[in-house]
Amino acid sequence: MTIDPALARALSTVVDPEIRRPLVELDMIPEAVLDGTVARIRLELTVAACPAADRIQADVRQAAASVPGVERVEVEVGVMAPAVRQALVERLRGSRPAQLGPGTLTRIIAVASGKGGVGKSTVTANLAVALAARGLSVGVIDADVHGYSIPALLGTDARPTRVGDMMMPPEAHGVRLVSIGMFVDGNRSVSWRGPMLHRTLQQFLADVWWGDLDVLLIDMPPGTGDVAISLGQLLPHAEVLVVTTPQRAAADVAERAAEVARQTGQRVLGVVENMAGLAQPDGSILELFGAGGGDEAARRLGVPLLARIPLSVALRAGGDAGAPVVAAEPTDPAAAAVIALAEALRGTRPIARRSLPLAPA
Ligand SMILES: Nc1ncnc2c1ncn2[C@@H]1O[C@H](COP(=O)(O)OP(=O)(O)OP(=O)(O)O)[C@@H](O)[C@H]1O
Repeated sequence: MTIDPALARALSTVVDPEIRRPLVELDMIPEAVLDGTVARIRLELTVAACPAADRIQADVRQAAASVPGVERVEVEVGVMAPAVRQALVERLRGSRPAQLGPGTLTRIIAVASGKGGVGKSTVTANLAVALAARGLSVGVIDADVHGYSIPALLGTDARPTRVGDMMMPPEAHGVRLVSIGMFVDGNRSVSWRGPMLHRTLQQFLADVWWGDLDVLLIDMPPGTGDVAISLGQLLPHAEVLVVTTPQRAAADVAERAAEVARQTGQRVLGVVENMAGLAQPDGSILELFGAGGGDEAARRLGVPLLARIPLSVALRAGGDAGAPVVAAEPTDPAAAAVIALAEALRGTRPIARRSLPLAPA
């Protein structure tokens, strides 16, 4: 491995967009030499079909060209030898337990609801984008087996890139995501049973390279089924946000979902009331789903009502279009409520990002 010191300094700023580490640290640049005014660089991609290949190569060229005296940059692109890739995967794996295990600095928040259709996925997607827009590093696991909608809500159909036996999650609106929907063909519903779901969740936590996450949001299936129990076992240190509508009956079932989380040791952070009253042009409020469900659930659970998100055409349309309203139309009252929730969550616990050590193998 020969690397010219001036080129090494310049190339140290080039980061793999999926792994988010400098290429030199990942052994992706085994050679970078100066031959008069020509910089000759060997770039080794982790996998042949790397979707970020063009971007990486362009960044390498730009960095090398910035070195004084360099007039031409020649980049030879290849693919890592299997042994080098395996060593990299091992190093990434080695730094992973610190990321999501009990001592983690990543805040893990499961978004749960008692019943379906209350807007849990819409809230999760928008909250993730709002947190990312505030400078946090955010990941989302879509664990909603029957209603996996996070990729569509974030406007992406990209799939994870496989590097060895690890998966690099795609990113949309600044949020890294994996979804059960990325692993089934077409628009089929998933009829997996408990053990299969448990293994899939385990894989999402263990085999996905999340990098340094500040927050990991998990979109749970509605109710108190297998996924809730598995997640409780896998992540007893997760916190839970309960989404409900203003309907009193919805508050009852929401309370049950929260109790299941508590039985596994998870902490219920608070309640989010979604689909609250819609302001009418004449100033009156249309309470399509009644009122008071959020307050009632929060009171019974002894936790705060963290947000009241009104019914909103813009929120619904943004979801349908894959353009989250918090980014597309942040002044919409529903968007403003989600943004305020993001701010409130940021305030409830300091979020410190720790750089995971990537010691040479
Ligand atoms: N505040 C809101 N105003 C208007 N429409 C909303 C609001 N919140 C969610 N919706 C719409 O309600 C429908 C259900 O939302 P969503 O899919 O997010 O619910 P869910 O609780 O995740 O459902 P499930 O868990 O059954 O998949 C969607 O069409 C969504 O656009």
